[in-house]
Amino acid sequence: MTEKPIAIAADHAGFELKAVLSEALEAAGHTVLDLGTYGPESVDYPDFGVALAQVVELGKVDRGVLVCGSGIGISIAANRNPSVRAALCHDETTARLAREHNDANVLALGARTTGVDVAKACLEIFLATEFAGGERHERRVAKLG
Ligand SMILES: O=C(CO)[C@H](O)[C@H](O)[C@H](O)COP(=O)(O)O
Repeated sequence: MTEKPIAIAADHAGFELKAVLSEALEAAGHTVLDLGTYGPESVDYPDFGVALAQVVELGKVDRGVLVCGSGIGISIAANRNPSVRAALCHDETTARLAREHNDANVLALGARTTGVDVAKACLEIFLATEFAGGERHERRVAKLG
């Protein structure tokens, strides 16, 4: 478990799932850095993906969670920051592989595509899984920049 807070951010489509995941994180003993959005009003997902990427870049957090309707737009936004490796995951296998093979530091989820229980399971395994390391994975992750 990381000592630093875990950052979380969402657009309006991910707002409700963000609340559920924040609660789950706190129940598991994590401190949550909630970067919004804080209500259901329509907002623009890039603003929140970029905000989360900035706290990763600054070293305020080691792990982040992003939620929008599909998880696509907000992960694209975050991944424009070279400090971020955001992985859009749909199940426990992709969440585990995102850590083991890609050393992803941000989990992206789609609130309109992924059920609450699966999203919670993805989050749990994402946080519990270490990067597998090894020459091939390290070489490939290094090539990501
Ligand atoms: O970025 C997305 C799609 O790739 C997200 O799903 C957004 O949440 C979605 O586009 C928001 O759509 P809305 O019609 O404005 O609610």
